[in-house]
Amino acid sequence: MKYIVLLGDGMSDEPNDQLGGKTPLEVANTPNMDRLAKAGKIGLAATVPKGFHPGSDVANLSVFGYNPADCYSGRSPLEAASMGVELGPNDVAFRLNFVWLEAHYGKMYMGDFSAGHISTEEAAALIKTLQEELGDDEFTFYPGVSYRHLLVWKNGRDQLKFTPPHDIITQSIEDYLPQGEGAKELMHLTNAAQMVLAHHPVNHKREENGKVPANSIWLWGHGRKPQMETYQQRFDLSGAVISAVDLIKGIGVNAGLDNIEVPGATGYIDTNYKGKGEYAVKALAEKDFIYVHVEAPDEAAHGGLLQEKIKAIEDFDRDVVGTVLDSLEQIGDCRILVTPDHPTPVAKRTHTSDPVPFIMFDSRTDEAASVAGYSEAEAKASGLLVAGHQLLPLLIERG
Ligand SMILES: O=C(O)[C@@H](CO)OP(=O)(O)O
Repeated sequence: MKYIVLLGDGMSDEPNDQLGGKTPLEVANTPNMDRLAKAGKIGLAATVPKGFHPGSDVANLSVFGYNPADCYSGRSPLEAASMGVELGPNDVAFRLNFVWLEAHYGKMYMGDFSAGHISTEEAAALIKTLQEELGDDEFTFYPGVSYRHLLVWKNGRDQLKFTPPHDIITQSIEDYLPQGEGAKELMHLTNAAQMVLAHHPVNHKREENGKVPANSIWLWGHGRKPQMETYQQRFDLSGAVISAVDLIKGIGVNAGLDNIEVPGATGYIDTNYKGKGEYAVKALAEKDFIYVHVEAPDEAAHGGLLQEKIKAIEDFDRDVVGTVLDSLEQIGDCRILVTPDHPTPVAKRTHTSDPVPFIMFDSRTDEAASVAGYSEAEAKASGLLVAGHQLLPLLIERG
């Protein structure tokens, strides 16, 4: 038996006025997910437990079968594991976004939480310079994917409060600066980084080409090394993860799963959907479990890009879900979970904590469910609501 998770990050949404009150999921052409919804079971999953901030860290931990209340110690420590950065007991890891801050009449606004989706190569050059100019035995900068990077503070403080930059798009930053013990040091480091970035050739070139510069860093998602059981320990299961972003790969590392790199996987709307589907099918020849994560719908929604989100959902359905469904004979008996991690409503341009619509499909049965297809409304009408961390045990039929 094979177990498959196919996850569209931020895929669910809310009724949208521009769609006549429908959601992107309802409007998108999704024949494969609709087929699974009819042949399987659909329901709602609460992937963001009460008291947690809605983010892909907490929500994907839930879908992986971990109760965040038991093991969550921050986002960046998970990403550090993917980057091969070993955190010591006194280290605090911080997510470092390259952002574009826009000045208006003496105030600074969050112009773009991704610095125009800066390329991984450009960002690596900026991180290298920041490390050369500002790195020392206290602070170390590590490069990641596109705008997503890592700062480690040796013997750092962690009683701090941050705001994720994608939660304050277009807003003035003055009410969202770091608070708590150590905030002063981090603001000093941020200001020093702004001085370095202002003179960096990568930013000069970006501006010459009409692109926004990465004119600041934005620190958030901090924490210390997590203690997590591996999948072998929890479920006696080995497997692999396919994702472009360090957060999901880092959860995979902590779970003792293999990470499969797919060429052209970008963590954005231009990712290699088909490659992710094909590599997943190939991996199932030897692995019993595969977790496939696609970032694209989330990024489109953060950009406020309604049609791009609909297209990302359709690409996910055709090239990831469809590729797996077209290979069912090759895969053999399997159970498939299709779900978002959290909603990212385009109208809000950030995450919410609302439960997400999931499909649980078993290739051995056909529920012939009387549903019109896969949507938030059909999942709600099912009357089934589970805690997010119960999805995986349900998928592998372990209670
Ligand atoms: O990587 C990030 O910074 C965020 C942006 O929203 O992505 P996700 O929501 O998937 O964590």
